[in-house]
Amino acid sequence: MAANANGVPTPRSPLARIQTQKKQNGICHDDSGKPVKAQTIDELHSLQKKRSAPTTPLEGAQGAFASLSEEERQRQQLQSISASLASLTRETGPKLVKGDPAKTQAVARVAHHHHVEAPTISVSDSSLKFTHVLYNLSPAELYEQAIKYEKGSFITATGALATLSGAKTGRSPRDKRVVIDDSTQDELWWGKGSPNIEMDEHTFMVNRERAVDYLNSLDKVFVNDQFLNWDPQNRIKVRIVSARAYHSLFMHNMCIRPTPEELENFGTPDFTIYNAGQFPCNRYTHYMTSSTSIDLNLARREMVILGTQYAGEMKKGLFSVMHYLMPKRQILSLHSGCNMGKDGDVALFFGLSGTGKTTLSTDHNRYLIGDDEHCWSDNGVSNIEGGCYAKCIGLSREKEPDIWNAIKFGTVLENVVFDEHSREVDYEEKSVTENTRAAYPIEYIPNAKIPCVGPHPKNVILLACDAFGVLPPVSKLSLAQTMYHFISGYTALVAGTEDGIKEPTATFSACFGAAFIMLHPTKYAAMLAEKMQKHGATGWLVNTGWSGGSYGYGSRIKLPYTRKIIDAIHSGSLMNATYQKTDVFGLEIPTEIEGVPSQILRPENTWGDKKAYKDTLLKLAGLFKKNFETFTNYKIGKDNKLTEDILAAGPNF
Ligand SMILES: Nc1ncnc2c1ncn2[C@@H]1O[C@H](COP(=O)(O)OP(=O)(O)O)[C@@H](O)[C@H]1O
Ligand SMILES: C=C(OP(=O)(O)O)C(=O)O
Ligand SMILES: [Ca+2]
Ligand SMILES: [Mn+2]
Repeated sequence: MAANANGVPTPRSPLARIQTQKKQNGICHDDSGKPVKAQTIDELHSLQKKRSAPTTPLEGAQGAFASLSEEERQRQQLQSISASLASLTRETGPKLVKGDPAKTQAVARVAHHHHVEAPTISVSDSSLKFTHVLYNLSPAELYEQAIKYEKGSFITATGALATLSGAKTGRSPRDKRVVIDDSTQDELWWGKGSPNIEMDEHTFMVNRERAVDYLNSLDKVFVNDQFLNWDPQNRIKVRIVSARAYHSLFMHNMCIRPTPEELENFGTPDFTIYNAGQFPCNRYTHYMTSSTSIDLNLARREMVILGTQYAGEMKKGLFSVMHYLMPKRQILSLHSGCNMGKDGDVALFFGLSGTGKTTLSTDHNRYLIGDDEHCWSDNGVSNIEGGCYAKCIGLSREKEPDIWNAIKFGTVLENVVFDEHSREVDYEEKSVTENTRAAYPIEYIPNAKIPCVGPHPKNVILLACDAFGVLPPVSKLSLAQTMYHFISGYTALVAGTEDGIKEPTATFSACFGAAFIMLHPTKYAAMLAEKMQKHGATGWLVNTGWSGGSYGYGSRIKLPYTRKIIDAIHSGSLMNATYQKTDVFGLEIPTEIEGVPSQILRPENTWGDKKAYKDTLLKLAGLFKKNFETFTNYKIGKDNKLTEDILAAGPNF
């Protein structure tokens, strides 16, 4: 202890205060900026976020809700969601609160739900609890929800949200059911080959109640109010109620995003999805053959999802709805990609999963209209969606730069594997599934055409990934051949990822989308023929599959070659090429294309074993013939001539 001159210990005096105010030239700088306005930490944090649309009203907004107070508008919106979530047998609708339950302390806005005079037996505990609604959250908010509450959600090195879709990593077409009633019985395509497996109205209601009860049992649900179809005259309002931020972000990306003003005027949706994917269906329920059920009720304009979290089920479910609604308006719905050249020439890319719709429609030299779902009306083409859903397996920056660069903040990356530390994605890795996917808003592609509409198509490209290796890389089709191949909807993929698979399997899927069409295939085919004829479109068959032998012997046609072929179609140079006709399929093949080795244009040139080639060709032709048998009794279009021509346009041997 210090002592004074007299040796008496003195208590330690406090150190002199350091002066920070006066000193101008000292080494110790103080922050000379204005102090923060906040008095407390909480207040400081509250300054971080300023209130924004869509939860605040637009100043001076016009339209139906413009005269409403913000309070009233919010009340109506909650009431609409409450009606969506209402149990049909008990209370009229759950008590809804807007916002994250983790954040809302005081109950801010509660839906005023009118209890109808009902016997007490209809009252349940669920009517006493609150369900928080996370309404049209932004990608940033959805990231936070996913990362906090959903296991398996991570931010990758490029900022995408990596998620796991659970046990199901692809669609479940055998579990898709459609309600059969007096009108759908006659209107829809039922029976052999049809994707529409029937269920009755009552069973639908059982599953609907199951999904709604599940959703209402949660603390919070996500609600997306969005649009389908960029054609303003044929736009559909959709509402998606889901339990996961992953699903909400997926649909945010895949459907058309409303502006804040459009959202204020949204009103009642035209179609609603209840996605209770985490919760299974009850297998004691009539019609249920597994714990997964995807149920479509056209009369009620509703879809219920139980027992699968694969997000593609929602987008393709809505596509089915469009395949029902659009033809009623003389509009053709198309399972195709679509892009447009600088001169306004539009091309459609039809094809089954994995044949190249997304890859080939995403072309740095052309405007992207969409990668998967379109409409062709009297005004031209329009994309149904607001985003793309690209396969990621084997993705490379150099071969597919635009898709690569789209995998950034906001993009949902499903079922990919990444380095636990660097979070770099390994796009070769198939350990979760081969069907790894990226879902991103279409404007993430630099040359997207917004709004996603275009004039009538000039070229209709049918993509087939022929793992038999006998179809030419490209052939020019007559109208009858185009219809024959459109109705056939052929592709052959290798059966799986395991080695030892020698035989590719042929798949025939009418209109290149049998899983989604609702009417008989000839209805769509007749519309396509009529539109192609009227607008002078040319059909092409492009094999993006094997060359030089079947799977196991040959190899997949190099993507740069397929791109050169597609370039020659777009530029018009292939129209003027010299053609040779093949036997059996009677396909017209060009002898030369710039940038493509000529010998690969004729498949038989690339096969070492000519007999094996011929045998394989005849085998495939036989499969085509057998598949087409079911269509031979149908008339396509107005005159018999086209029907006869189509039948004659198949393989002859
Ligand atoms: N010659 C080729 N043409 C098109 N795609 C090819 C070719 N060779 C390999 N591929 C790969 O095949 C896949 C095609 O998938 P994708 O474009 O997503 O199909 P779709 O959109 O029709 O389901 C992509 O992973 C692409 O990289
Ligand atoms: C999302 C899908 O589409 P595609 O594979 O055609 O891109 C699908 O079929 O589930
Ligand atoms: Ca598709
Ligand atoms: Mn695709």
